[in-house]
Amino acid sequence: MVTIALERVGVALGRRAVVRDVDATFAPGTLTAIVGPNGAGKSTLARAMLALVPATGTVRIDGADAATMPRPDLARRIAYLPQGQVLHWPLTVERLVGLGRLPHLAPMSRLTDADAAAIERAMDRAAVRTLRDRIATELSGGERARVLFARALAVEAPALIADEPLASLDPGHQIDVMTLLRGEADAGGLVIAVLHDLTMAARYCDRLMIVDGGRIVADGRPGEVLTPGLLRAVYGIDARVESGGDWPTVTTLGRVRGSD
Ligand SMILES: Nc1ncnc2c1ncn2[C@@H]1O[C@H](COP(=O)(O)OP(=O)(O)OP(=O)(O)O)[C@@H](O)[C@H]1O
Repeated sequence: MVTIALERVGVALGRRAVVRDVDATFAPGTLTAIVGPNGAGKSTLARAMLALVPATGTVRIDGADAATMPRPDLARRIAYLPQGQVLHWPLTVERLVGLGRLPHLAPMSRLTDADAAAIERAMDRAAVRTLRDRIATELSGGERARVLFARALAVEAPALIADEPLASLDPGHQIDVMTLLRGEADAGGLVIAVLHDLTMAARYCDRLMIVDGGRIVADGRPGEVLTPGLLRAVYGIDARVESGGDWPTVTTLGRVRGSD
């Protein structure tokens, strides 16, 4: 199990403050959606948690400062699915998923039977076993997304940060991925997903963190956070939020005049 705590975290890229003054704690056994408009700073916030961008303030992973943690230690604790990754090498799916085991390997050592078992589990869970011998660069966008998801699962880390894991996926595979993320959290994992689909976020996540202009502007249970007023302020949309069912559903009605 792992806990991530952010203390006054800020990130500047170029001259722009992209993440500002973020305080937040993420506990084991929770699935948090980070949502917000394009350019709000969601991916940058995720990257700051992984010490992949220079940040002010402190990110603590189980109390230790992420900035000074050896990279393999951090990579074993938090698996990361980056947004929109481009594949350059014509590796088979099985080998690509196997790269998820790198944080566990000593330099120049080979995969063990335990690594091979973890790779099989990950391919199974991301439903890519049938693609195992295919060349990853020759896959469709959705197939590739599932393979990259499998690579992140192969780490078998106690925490997972997934940046837009539903991008390119058809509705069935979107449900599969969200069910899997929910399952990881229910099994004690700390799971954070950057999402754009508010209804999917509300359906599966315990917590919705809304980021706008680099700040957290709302944070709580989906039913508390998702209000037409907030959606208007943050996204510039008119939306209907229905909360009579098992989870809140959001229907976008239109653009608020004057928003971009
Ligand atoms: N290397 C960079 N240099 C300067 N600005 C950058 C850099 N990378 C990102 N930005 C800017 O930082 C802001 C936040 O980007 P980020 O990718 O975190 O947003 P996001 O909320 O994940 O957006 P999206 O929903 O579009 O993926 C954007 O305005 C982006 O243009």
